[in-house]
Amino acid sequence: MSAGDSSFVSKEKDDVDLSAKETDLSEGEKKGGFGVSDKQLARMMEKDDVHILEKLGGPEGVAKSLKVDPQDGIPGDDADINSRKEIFGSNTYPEKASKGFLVFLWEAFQDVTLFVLMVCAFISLAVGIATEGIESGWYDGAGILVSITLVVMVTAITDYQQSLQFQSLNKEKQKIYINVTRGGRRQKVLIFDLVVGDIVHLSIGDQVPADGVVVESNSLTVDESQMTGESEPKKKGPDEPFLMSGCKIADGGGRMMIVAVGMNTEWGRLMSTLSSDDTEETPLQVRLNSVATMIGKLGLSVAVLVFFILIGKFLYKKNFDFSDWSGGDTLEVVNFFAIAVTIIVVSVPEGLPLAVTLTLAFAMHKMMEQKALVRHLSACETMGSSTTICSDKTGTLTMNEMTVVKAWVSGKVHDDPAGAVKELPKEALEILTEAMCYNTSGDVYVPEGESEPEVSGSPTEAAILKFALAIKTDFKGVRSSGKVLNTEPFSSAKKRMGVIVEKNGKARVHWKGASEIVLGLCDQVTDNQGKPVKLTKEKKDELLKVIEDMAKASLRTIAFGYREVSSPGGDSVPEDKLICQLIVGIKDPPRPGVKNSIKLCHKAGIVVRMVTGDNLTTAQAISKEIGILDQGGEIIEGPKFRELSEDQMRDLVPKLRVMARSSPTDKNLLVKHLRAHGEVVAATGDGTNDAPALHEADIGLAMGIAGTEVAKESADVVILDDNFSTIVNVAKWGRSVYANIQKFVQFQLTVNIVALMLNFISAAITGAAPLTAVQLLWVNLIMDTLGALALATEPPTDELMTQAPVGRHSSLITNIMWRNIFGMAAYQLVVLLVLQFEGRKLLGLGKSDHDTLVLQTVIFNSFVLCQVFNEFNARHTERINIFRNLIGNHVFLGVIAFTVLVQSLLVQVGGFVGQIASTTPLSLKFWAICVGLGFLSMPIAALLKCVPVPRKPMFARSKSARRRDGGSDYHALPGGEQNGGAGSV
Ligand SMILES: Nc1ncnc2c1ncn2[C@@H]1O[C@H](COP(=O)(O)OP(=O)(O)OP(=O)(O)O)[C@@H](O)[C@H]1O
Ligand SMILES: [Ca+2]
Repeated sequence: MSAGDSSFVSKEKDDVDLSAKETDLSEGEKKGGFGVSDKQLARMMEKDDVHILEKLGGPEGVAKSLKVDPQDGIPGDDADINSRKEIFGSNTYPEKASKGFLVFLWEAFQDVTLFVLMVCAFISLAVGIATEGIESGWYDGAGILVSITLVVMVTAITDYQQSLQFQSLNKEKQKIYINVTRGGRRQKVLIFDLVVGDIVHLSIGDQVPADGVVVESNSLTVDESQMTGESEPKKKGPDEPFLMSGCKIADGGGRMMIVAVGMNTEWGRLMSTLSSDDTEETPLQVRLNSVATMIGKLGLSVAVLVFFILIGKFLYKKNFDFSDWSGGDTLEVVNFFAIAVTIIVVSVPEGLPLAVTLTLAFAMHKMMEQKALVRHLSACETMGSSTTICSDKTGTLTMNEMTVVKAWVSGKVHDDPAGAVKELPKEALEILTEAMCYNTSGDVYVPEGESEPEVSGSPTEAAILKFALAIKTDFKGVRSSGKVLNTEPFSSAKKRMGVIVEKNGKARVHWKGASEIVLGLCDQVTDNQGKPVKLTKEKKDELLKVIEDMAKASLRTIAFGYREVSSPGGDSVPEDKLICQLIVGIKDPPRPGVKNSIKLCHKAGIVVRMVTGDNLTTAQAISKEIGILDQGGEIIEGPKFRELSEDQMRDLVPKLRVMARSSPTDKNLLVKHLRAHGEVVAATGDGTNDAPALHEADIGLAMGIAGTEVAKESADVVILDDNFSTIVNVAKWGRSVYANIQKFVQFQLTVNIVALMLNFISAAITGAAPLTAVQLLWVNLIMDTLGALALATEPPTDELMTQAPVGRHSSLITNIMWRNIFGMAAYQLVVLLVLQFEGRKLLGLGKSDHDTLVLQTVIFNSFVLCQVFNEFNARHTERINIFRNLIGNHVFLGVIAFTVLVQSLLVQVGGFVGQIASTTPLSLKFWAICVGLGFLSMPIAALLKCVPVPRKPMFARSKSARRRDGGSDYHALPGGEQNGGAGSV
């Protein structure tokens, strides 16, 4: 921004006497040589009081007291920074205490079913000891208690670990870099490293990083709604100089001087009183919760039924005679009740939400390593179902490393732009360097000694400034030779920027921007001597051809126009009758790997659409280079797109691949229309005015390097390296989240169905439950917590990116999964029921108590081993080879090993473990039978996978039905379901 007039820090008023306040200064402040105390500054900010600022000598007085040069900033050496931190504090807030493990333990305890079970356990304990004596009466009750403790512990531990992981991610979210000038050099500094006195550059979309005073304002407008609730943005300048941290720059730009950091700021004080609880449920979780409730209700009905059947049979056996009611009878009834409650515990699939958080957290963690910061949990799963990506070009698909490689000047196109421009006559060259040095939002820092000058600013700006340096421009020298009267900053909507410069009494206006737009403002052009001549029709066509040719070579073109102005008054920068002097072609090569990523997307059925501010020809050339147009498709310019009728839009949008010369509102419009077509849309953005599009999209992706704070806050995912390939990676992880949940649901439902049916059928027929409460609780642990752990942390395979996206409306449980579930449940049920009713005969067991116990142990053992083998089957819903990538999956193998180990202990140890688990050690033969029955589930699952099923979901609405009630009156209006994710379950 300009260094001249709009800055109101003048050097004349340096002689403010501050000695009157010396008494307020602490030892440190005096020692550090500062003339003002942090308390005075804090009071000034708190009262929002301009008078205090005046008393301190205005911004310039405060700058002097804080030893700040308003242009060059603080000295910025280590000693200086440290002393500032020591005296005025650092820009950090104390962390809120996080929940401890005990809290999680307590929360895990608060579960109605567990509570009821606990009551059962105590009754059972009391009655058991009363009737059977202390020696053998405690087993049943204690068994249930041990199981409950185990369930609570495991739940608490996993929850606790989750919370630790999210904490570290949250910390990452807060890493924001701020533009400051220290020692005359512009640089980026982490927000936590800001110190009092720092001169911070602000532009639209930035967040005010600490409290401060405006030292330069170019229509600086601030949105203070977060602090004051005032929704109207406020202009900041000499009359309204205070900026509060946490606010956003709504418009314009400028510089501020930090006067309070961290806990001394208004924001810091506010933060310390707030406690945040950011438990959010993702759409998938919400849907799964409703499935969970459904299954839970089913379980409840089965439980009630089983309880009454058991009681009924029991009373029938006693002939409804209560006269000889014994303690043993009470124990029996309590036992029935415990079984009923256990059935409920088993059927409540509390592992579902756990599996979702586990897999999402795992994915989030891994994605962070791969340069994608997930801000909202739901983003992963939504990204997995996305059908299209609307991507920016610059920086995402291209490297964002721009260089001027061609130039049209003095009537010709040159391949050595610097050489050609250097040849210009002196006066023409002077005008050109003036244009390049003043009409820029970038900056040049020339270090002492031999080292190369450093250029800052947007890549386009940097390319032009580097070009200016290549023609030996003395940036500082040119900049100090004149005065800026007015500026018009660059905007994506207008695609140009302008400035009025006064030098030696003469004022000139300079414009630079998208070349055909700037050319449209010109009526003259310089000839080969650098002299202005009329821009005839032929000349103009010739220039348009020049632009077209550069664009065909994938170059971004920028034109420079100027003219002299006589009366530079008023608010605007005149933009007509310009003289076109220079057109540069800027090269920005595609990112390596982008072409492959786009190919991958195409294979995965994701359509990539490019939205760019560049012109049609440049956009087309680049999109061909990277393969976006490989499958054909339309290309259109933003201004034309805006004007289309609804009908035309409907026809065009599905085919549209590239939009050129777009403004952020065009992107928003495109996203809306794509969503109206039922697409799940991912959209990228970096600018503040991309925020609406990021919100509108099912998943908004903000650029971590080029993006503004506003864009990042509106986004679901921040792509830290701005790279398109990272976006594709997010999609892959998103798919794996979805796939993992599906695997778990399949596993869980199978166990659930078998357990419920088995208990129900046997109770109805024999009046006894084949699995005891303790056994059921162990099964519950296997299928919920352990199952979630084993299946939710499977990393993505490349195979995921060869299938079509799941889209918005397909159901979570596919036909393929139903086939697997029902097939496997049928096998297991048959095995277990045959054992239950024909087991004695088949296994050659007698009627003795011991033989009954052996049979029950065999049933229990077979049941658990079936689940163990089926856990392998669940690793893939379609692929027959379920062992792929098995070795690398330590969590899965660990869970299996743990399950098998505990199960063998439960069966083999005997003694009181046997008592608790109602088991007896089995012979080798019986073990072989159990393992064999379990193992058989593997070939059976493989066979099942060969049974063809219709791909279209049985339970989801058909596409035509959807179109009938939603699609016919096509609107691209807001209000559609947000984050639609993946439709009904
Ligand atoms: N700093 C600048 N000064 C003048 N003109 C510029 C500047 N930056 C870009 N332009 C012009 O504006 C056009 C694109 O601007 P815009 O900001 O809309 O796109 P972008 O965001 O940079 O690119 P993309 O949309 O591809 O990511 C460019 O083609 C260029 O001609
Ligand atoms: Ca359960």
